[in-house]
Amino acid sequence: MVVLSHVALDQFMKTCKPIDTHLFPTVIPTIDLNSPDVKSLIVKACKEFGFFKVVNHGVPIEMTRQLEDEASKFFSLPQGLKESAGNPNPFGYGNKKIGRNGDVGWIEYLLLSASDEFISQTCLSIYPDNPDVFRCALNNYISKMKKMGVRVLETMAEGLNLKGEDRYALSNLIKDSKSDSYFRLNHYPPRPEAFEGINGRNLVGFGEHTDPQIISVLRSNKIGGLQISLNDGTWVSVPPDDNSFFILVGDSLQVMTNGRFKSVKHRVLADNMKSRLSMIFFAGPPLCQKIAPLPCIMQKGEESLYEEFTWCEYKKSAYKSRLSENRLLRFVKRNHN
Ligand SMILES: C=C1C[C@]23C[C@@]1(O)CC[C@H]2[C@@]12CC[C@H](O)[C@@](C)(C(=O)O1)[C@H]2[C@@H]3C(=O)O
Ligand SMILES: O=C(O)CCC(=O)C(=O)O
Ligand SMILES: [Fe+2]
Repeated sequence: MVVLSHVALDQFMKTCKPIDTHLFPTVIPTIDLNSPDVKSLIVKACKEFGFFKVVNHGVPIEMTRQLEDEASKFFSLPQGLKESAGNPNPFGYGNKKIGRNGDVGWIEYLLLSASDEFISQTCLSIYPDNPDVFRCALNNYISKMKKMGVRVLETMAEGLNLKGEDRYALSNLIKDSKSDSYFRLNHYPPRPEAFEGINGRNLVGFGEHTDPQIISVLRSNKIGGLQISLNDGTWVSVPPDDNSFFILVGDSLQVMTNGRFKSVKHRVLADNMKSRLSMIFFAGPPLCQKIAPLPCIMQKGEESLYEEFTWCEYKKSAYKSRLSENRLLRFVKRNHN
């Protein structure tokens, strides 16, 4: 449970700008992975929203529920035990502080590298006597997320008309044994009573940002709060659906498609009654991977909109930034600025 001190509440009152809650109903693209039009629908959704919901995904609900139960158990542990996962640097257990540069949110989380060894180590630190239940739940779920990420990226590549080996240009990056993927469990406690009645203010769980990786695969319990920003800047609430997954285009995919796909700006507001629990797989490339437009999608004479950089360079720069910054801006070629 996150304890709210007067100082913390004060800080939130200062940082929480009034947020327009008058959101327009927008239909979030829903993609049936078995639909015959899946390729073109995914490409359309990535161009228009950088975001879509996936149904008919084949991930067994029991596996998801099992991890959700373990995640709830973890967040109900006494504070000291949760902290045995280590300070988030970037991996570990974090409470209200997001990243290293002063961002805060009404959230507690466990951020992990998605590698087996890292997960084993962390589970052992949290549950020295019985690490296996949490470890297995995490590993089973993450391997499904990776599989779904691969399927979605291959479908996207086909939708972009990539042929032969080029169809695997995106998915190979996350299949690589050196893929730098992350996994995150987020717990947003309900908005405390003391916060209610403050005119027009919402309590920000996770402030607006784009994800730096290739794609993120997100799933939450039945509690809403996630919002995405449309190209015209309007914010749209995403109705929660605990049977589905949401795919978010990350900054790296924006670059690899030379701006055809847009990384989606999103945020989470705390619910006033119930806890939101979300689980997110961030599919990232190997550290040494060059992040540049895929040569096979470029039209004749088309130039890259971005300077060349590696994932390692991008991550270093991203982790020095505040959450809401446009992290790609410093990599945009000057004549395109
Ligand atoms: C403020 C920050 C938190 C973050 C690293 C950063 O400096 C900017 C990007 C943030 C983000 C957003 C998506 C993921 O949740 C995350 C793990 C990531 O890779 O980039 C977080 C980082 C974090 O929480 O450490
Ligand atoms: O909790 C959510 O639904 C989204 C969280 C998020 O955007 C993130 O962890 O990067
Ligand atoms: Fe995010």
